[in-house]
Amino acid sequence: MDLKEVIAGLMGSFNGSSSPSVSSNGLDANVTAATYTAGGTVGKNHNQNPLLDTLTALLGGQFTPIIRSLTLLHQLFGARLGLDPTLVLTLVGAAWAFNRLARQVYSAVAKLVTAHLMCTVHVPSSDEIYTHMMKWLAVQDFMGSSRSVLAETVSKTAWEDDDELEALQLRRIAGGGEAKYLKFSNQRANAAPRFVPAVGLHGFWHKGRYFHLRRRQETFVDNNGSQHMPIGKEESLVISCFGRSPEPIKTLLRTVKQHYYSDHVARTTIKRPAMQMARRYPGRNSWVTVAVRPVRPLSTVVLDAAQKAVILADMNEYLHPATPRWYANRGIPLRRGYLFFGPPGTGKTSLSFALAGVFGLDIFVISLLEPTLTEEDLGSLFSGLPRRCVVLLEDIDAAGLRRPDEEVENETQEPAEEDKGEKKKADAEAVNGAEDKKSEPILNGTKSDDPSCPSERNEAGAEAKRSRNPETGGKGKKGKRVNGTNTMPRGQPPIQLPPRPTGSQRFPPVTRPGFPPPLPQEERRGISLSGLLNAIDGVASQEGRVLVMTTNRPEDLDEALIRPGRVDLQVSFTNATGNQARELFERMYDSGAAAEETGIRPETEGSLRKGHTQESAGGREKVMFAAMDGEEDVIEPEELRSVAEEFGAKIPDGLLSPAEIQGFLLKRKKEPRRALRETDNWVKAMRVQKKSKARVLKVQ
Ligand SMILES: Nc1ncnc2c1ncn2[C@@H]1O[C@H](COP(=O)(O)OP(=O)(O)OP(=O)(O)O)[C@@H](O)[C@H]1O
Repeated sequence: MDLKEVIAGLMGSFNGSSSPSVSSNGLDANVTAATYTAGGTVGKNHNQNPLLDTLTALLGGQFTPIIRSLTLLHQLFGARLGLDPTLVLTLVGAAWAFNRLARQVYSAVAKLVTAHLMCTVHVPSSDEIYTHMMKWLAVQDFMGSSRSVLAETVSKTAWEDDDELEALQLRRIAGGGEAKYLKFSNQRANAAPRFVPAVGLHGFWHKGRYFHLRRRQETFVDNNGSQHMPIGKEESLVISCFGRSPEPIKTLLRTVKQHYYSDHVARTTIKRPAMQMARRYPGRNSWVTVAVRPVRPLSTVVLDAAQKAVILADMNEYLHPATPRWYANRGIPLRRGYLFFGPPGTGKTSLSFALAGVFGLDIFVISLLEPTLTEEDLGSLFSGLPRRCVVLLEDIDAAGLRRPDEEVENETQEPAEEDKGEKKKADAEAVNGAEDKKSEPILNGTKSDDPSCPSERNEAGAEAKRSRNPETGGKGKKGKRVNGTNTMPRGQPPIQLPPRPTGSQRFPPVTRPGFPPPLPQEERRGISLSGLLNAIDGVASQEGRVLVMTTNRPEDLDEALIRPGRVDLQVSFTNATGNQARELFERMYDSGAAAEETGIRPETEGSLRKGHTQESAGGREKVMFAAMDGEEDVIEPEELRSVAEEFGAKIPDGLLSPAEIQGFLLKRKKEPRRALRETDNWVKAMRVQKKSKARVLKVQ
C-alpha cells in the first residue's frame, strides 16, 4: 500500500467513522461505513471498520487488538460524548511524536552535558573499589526507594558470623538454653538479602551533590580458534557528577573505602590461579581471591624467636621503598626467595601466611601439581602479580622438578659415592634437626621464648592446601612415594597433562645451559624445571615479590632451583621441642591473648559467665564456648603456666610435630587439666605408632 492509498484510507475511515452507526443497545462494534479497498475503489462492507483497517495497515497486525479496543472505547464513550476520532487520533499521534522527539533531544543534550559538564570515573569489578562501592551502596537510604535493584544473598565467611553468635544466644535464652547441639537449618531463611543497584542507570544524592551511577555488564568471549566461548562476565560502575573536577567522585570513593574498612580487622587475602582460560591473558584476571581471613599473628607460629627476627628483618629491608634503587644501581634483579623446609605440620605454610599478615601483603598460592597449569600459564601468572606480594609455591619437591641425573653429573664434579651418601645424610639431619641435635641446619632453631600457640589446624594452612588443587578444592596429590623416595623419574615432567593450548606464545621458553632443549610444542607437558625457573627469573615476573617455596624433602630439590639468587634464605622447621609444646599449650588455653592479637572484636563476658563481669578481649571466645555443650574447665593464668610447664616436660623433643600436638589439644580445647592427665598415654601411643609407621591412631 502506497502513501496515497493510506491517506485515502484514512480519509475514508474518518468519513465513515464520523457517522458511526450505533445499535440501539450501543454495543454494536460493527460499523457500516464506506470502505476504500486496496485498489482505491469504493464499496460497501458491513462487517469492517475502515478506521481499524487503515490503522492496522499503518501500524501492523500486532496492533489490531489495541486498535479494536480503542474503537470500542470510542463507540462506548467518544461517540456518546461527540468526540471526533480524527481529533483523538491526532492528539495521540502528536503526543507520541512529541515523546520521541523529547527523548532524542534529551539523549543529545545528556550526551553534550556528560561530555562537557560532567566528570566520570570508571570502576571495573576486578578492582577492590568495586566491592567497597557495592558494600556502601547496599546500606544507603536511597537503595530503599530505588526502583531497579538487584537482590543478592550475602555469603559470610567463618569470620563474619558474629551476628550468628548473638542470634544463637538469643535462641538459647528463648528456648531456655536447652538445645544441646547447634542447628543451622534456618540459617538460609534468616539470612537477609542485600540490595544493590541493578544493571542500568541510577542517581543518588550524597552530601548535597547529585551523582549518576551506571552499572554495566559485559561478557567476555574467548576468541581463540573458531569457537567463541564466553569465559566470564566483567562488570563496571561508571560514576559521574556535575562539574569539571572529578574531586567530588574521588571524595566519594574515599568515603566508600573508609566505610568498607570501618569494621575491619586486618585481613590477608589469599589468591590462586584463575580458571584455565582466564589465566591465558596476563593481568589481574589471571588470579582469583579464594579467601580473605584475619591476619595470623606471627606469635602464633612457634619458631625460634631469633629465626623469626632474621626473616622479618630481611623481608622488611627487601620491601623498603629505597631497595629497588639500591638493587638497580648494582644491576641485581629485585627478588627475594625463601625456602621453608621440614617435616609435615611444622608450620611452613603458617609462617608464610603470618609473614604476609605482618607486612599487609596478599598471598598468591600456586601448586605446581595442578594438572591444567602450563608453563605459559606460569609466565602469565607471574606477570599478573602486584607490585608487592608473597608468592607461595607449596610442596615444591612433590612436583619432581629435576634435571636428568647425567646432566647434573656432567655439570658438576662428581663427588665420591660416600660423599654423596654423606650429603644426603646431612640434608636429612637438617630436616630432623630437633630429633638429632648433632646437625646444625642452615638457619636452625626451633627453640623459642615467644609465648605462642597455634589456632586450629586446617585453618590458615588448610586454605592453602585446598588451593593446592583448585579444581577439587583438596590437597594436590603428591608424587607417589615408596619407602620415602619420590618415584617420579628424575628430569621427566611429573604428570601427564593434556597438550598445552595452542595460543600465542607470549612467554617462549628460553634454553638454558645445562638443561635439555625444549621439546617441540606438541610434546611438551606440564611444568618442567626450566619452565619454572623461567617464570621465577623471567622478565615477565613482577619484581618486588617475595617467593616462598616449601618442601618436606629439600634433598630432592634440584640445586638450580635453590641456588642463591633464587633462594636467599633457607629456614628449617622441625618437630616440636618440649619448650614449643609448652608454648602451644599456653596459647591454646589462653583465649585472651589470641583474641587480642587477631583483632577479633573484643566482647563483654557479661552475665554469660557467672562470676566474671570484667571486659576481656577473649570474652567472645568464652561466650562461644559457653554456648557450646559442657562446662569449661576454667583455669587461672598462674595455674595455666604451671600446667603448661608440666605438659612441655612430658613431650619428648623432636618426636611430635606442632600440628600433632595442636590436634591433641584441640580435642580437649576446654579441658587443659584433662589434656595434661592424658598426655603420657598419648605420647606412648604416638611413639609406638611412629615406630610401626602405622597410619591409624590408637589414642587421639
Ligand atoms: N610451628 C608451628 N607453630 C604453630 N602452629 C603450627 C606450627 N606448625 C604447625 N602448626 C599448626 O599445624 C597446622 C599445619 O601447619 P602448616 O600447614 O603450617 O604445616 P606445614 O609445615 O606447612 O605442613 P605441610 O608440609 O604438610 O604443608 C596449622 O594449623 C598450624 O596452626
